[in-house]
Amino acid sequence: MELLKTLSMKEAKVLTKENFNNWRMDIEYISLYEASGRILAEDILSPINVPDFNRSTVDGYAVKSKSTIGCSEGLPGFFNVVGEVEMGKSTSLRVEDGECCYVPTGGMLPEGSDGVVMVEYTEALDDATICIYKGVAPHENCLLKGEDIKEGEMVLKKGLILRGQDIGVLGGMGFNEIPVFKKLRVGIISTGDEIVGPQDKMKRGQIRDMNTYSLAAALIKDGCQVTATAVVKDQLQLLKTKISEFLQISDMVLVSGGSSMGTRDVTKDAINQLGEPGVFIHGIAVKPGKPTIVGKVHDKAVFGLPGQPVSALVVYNVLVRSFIEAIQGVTSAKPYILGEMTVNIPSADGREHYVMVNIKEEENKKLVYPLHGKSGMLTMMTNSLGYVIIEQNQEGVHKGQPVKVYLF
Ligand SMILES: Nc1nc2c(c(=O)[nH]1)N[C@H]1C(S)=C(S)[C@@H](COP(=O)(O)OP(=O)(O)OC[C@H]3O[C@@H](n4cnc5c(N)ncnc54)[C@H](O)[C@@H]3O)O[C@H]1N2
Ligand code: MOO
Repeated sequence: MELLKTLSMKEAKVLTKENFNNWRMDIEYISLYEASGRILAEDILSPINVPDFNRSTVDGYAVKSKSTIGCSEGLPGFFNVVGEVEMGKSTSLRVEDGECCYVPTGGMLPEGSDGVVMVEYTEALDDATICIYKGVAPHENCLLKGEDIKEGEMVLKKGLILRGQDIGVLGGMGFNEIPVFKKLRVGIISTGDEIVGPQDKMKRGQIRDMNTYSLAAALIKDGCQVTATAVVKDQLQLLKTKISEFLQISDMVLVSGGSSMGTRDVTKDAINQLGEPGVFIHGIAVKPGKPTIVGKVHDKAVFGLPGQPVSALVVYNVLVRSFIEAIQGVTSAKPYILGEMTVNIPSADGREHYVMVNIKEEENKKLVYPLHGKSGMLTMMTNSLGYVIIEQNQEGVHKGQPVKVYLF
């Protein structure tokens, strides 16, 4: 009797990473407009202070804050207006005690001033005099030189998946082009005599391909480039030829189906026969996804994902994505929501369980509802927001227990 030797998911992640320790990512320079979702390839230090000069954050009068102490509606202070700062221009104006200078929001503070009184708290008496009804504290209504970013400061770290705010900050520091990792090139093969594409006429006994599409979408979302896709029959030679062809143009190949122990499950043999060191994982103690295969052909990665559509995508989410992130040193945190499980979920077979769930907000609580179904039913995932992990050594989750929901 041949049984799969299963590793824990944690062990599988470590072993996969170890097998590709010398993986080198290529770098390219791209414009900020192309940077959303790309992974930063170098630490970014700021070449300048942001802002580069003291600025007002309101429309008002720049003053020496100490000269406004005690100003109130009952006892306003009288100030001479020495001039007006123009937006986007440097100023040579200077403010002394009892003097003020008009500054627009974002304008440069004149020498000597350290606070700005909002126009609402002032009244013009004539062209050269205002009264102030409310004093300001030092640095009130100002953004000081370098207060956002100091020159030389490390602002963004290598491995960050760039979001709008990160790209805006890069623009603010004067970057035009930035270094990111070149997109990983991934080929996708769906195996199975029964699999047909959307363009094919379906005969009885055949089923339509789901995995090619779900995996391609997941890869693209994770910043990879899908180099090629194919549906291949369950024949060793055909599969070997296709994997080998895809490896020529890819860094990695995902094969779905044929991962189990049936007579037509040829993925493991195909990988082993293509080159050293071949398959180094077959079987992970997870549900779904137990028959997962991970191999190395020369320096490239080949994953054999279980054919069941839920299993294939769950293993992608948990293992393949973690590998893709590990080789790129991704530092961005994974989003999850803390909620409360609404039912007991037993789990005692020594496997890590991934349970698809939904969240409903009731009485200020985030209630977590599991979805039940078989791993051949992909709508279980379309109807869920994310998944909960029940660890291998956990005997399940109790009703009322707080759980982390990892979002799709
Ligand atoms: N004797 C055993 N049988 C099975 C075991 C086992 O341990 N011992 N494990 C079961 C588990 S768990 C899974 S998961 C599947 C994995 O099987 P394979 O990776 O060999 O996948 P296939 O047999 O090729 O396909 C399984 C199922 O999924 C459908 N499929 C495959 N590809 C696609 C696709 N691209 N789009 C949509 N659906 C697809 C396929 O038609 C099958 O119904 O093995 C169990 N068996
Ligand atoms: O573990 Mo298989 O991957 O159910 O469905």
